[in-house]
Amino acid sequence: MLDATVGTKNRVEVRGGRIRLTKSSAARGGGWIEIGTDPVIVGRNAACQLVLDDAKVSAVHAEFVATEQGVRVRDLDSRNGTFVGGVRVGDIYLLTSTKLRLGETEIQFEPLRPERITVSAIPSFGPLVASSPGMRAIFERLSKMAPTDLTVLITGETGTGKELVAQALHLASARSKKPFVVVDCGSIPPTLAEATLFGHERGAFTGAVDKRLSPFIEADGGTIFLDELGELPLEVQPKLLRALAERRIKSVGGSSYREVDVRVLAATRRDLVRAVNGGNFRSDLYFRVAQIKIELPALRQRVEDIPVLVRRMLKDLGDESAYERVSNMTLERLMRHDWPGNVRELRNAVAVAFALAAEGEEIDIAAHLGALTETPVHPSSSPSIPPGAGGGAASSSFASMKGRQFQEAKRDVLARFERDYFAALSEDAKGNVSEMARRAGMERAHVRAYLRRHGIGAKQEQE
Ligand SMILES: Nc1ncnc2c1ncn2[C@@H]1O[C@H](COP(=O)(O)OP(=O)(O)OP(=O)(O)O)[C@@H](O)[C@H]1O
Repeated sequence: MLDATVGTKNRVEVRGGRIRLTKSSAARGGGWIEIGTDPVIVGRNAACQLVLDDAKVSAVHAEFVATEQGVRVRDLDSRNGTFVGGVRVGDIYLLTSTKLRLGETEIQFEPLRPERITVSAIPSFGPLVASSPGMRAIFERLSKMAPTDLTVLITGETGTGKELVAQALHLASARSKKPFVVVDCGSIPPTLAEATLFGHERGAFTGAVDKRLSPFIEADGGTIFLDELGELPLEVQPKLLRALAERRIKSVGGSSYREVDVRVLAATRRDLVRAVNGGNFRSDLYFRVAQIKIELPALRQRVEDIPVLVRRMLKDLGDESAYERVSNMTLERLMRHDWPGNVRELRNAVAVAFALAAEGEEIDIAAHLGALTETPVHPSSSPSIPPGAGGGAASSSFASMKGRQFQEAKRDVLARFERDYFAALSEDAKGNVSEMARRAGMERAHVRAYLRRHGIGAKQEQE
């Protein structure tokens, strides 16, 4: 079985290196800086690991990190670019001695002998499972940082498991008995950002009929998870920075500060460090939050995780032995898929295939790929079907299915059903995502993903 790969490789080879300013630039100081698996950022900002005093260099200019392929250098959308031998580069891997130019500064790169990093022999961390060396190296890092109070920024495409990583970190920490509170920064309207983060007193502003507690207070002693941090309105970013630095908050309309003891975890799908140069995210807040960075690879970059993930998902559905009904051919097809919705897409496909498979029959997960990751069908561009029509909407569209391939037609019906279901749900729950999640019996992250996919607006969460 393909599952046999699990647990066999406990070491990954990472190719690192070191950088320093060349002789002509060295007047501005600095010795060698080692490049390991924690990213090294070079730029003018004082919080960068290599600070360049060069007016032609951007605040955060380029990032260096050791990977299995060599040292990855990424230009962070700098104004004047990163050059190697006169060629402007965006994202490259260095394996040999190289001179780079950033602004008017020259940097020398030297590779180091490949370093072997031992990765967790256990292919799981709390609720997370994986067998790829990359993910298991992440589990190793997670287990080291779980007991600390360090702020962690988790990045990755949608559905890669950012929220699950945050939960796992909380559960493995000494704070696990205290609350884990999620704040969805993506659904905070700019005018209510401060009140949503720090709470408000009764009557603090029009519409503030009741006092509202800050999620920082709700999470006291535990962990606060700032989801979609990249969407946080710019105006409230300095206030969040202050709260994180001083560990105290003041509610809107309140007269005094209150100390809070929370660990902060954050996630974003956006390339936040790049957003800094674009002026959409404050550099000081970025460096404050990204004390540790965990970058979750897309599922297509770690397809060897698919068998263990499928097994775990069937176990979660209450029948781990059903894994025997998943053929090697199905697993191979899953491994060739592109996974735009990542692990969430896999979970949906497994759930649908498991529900539809007859007793004892093969569970054909590959037949349900893409069904729940359709390109958004915006209400304005689709036939006018009243929200809430649900199955009726699907059946009324059968006429247009004639002569089309079954899988393609089924995807369309499902996409319409999803859109109508969530439009009606949103209307009933007045756009409140938590309420929608309760009614639909789903996780909030899933509800949000469906709303985004179908272009249905959600209101700020009233928790
Ligand atoms: N390594 C894993 N092992 C088991 N389940 C996983 C793993 N990674 C993700 N999942 C599952 O995949 C789904 C999506 O995960 P999650 O909501 O954490 O993703 P996300 O990156 O926060 O997504 P988004 O950016 O859209 O909010 C969840 O059902 C989660 O339980």
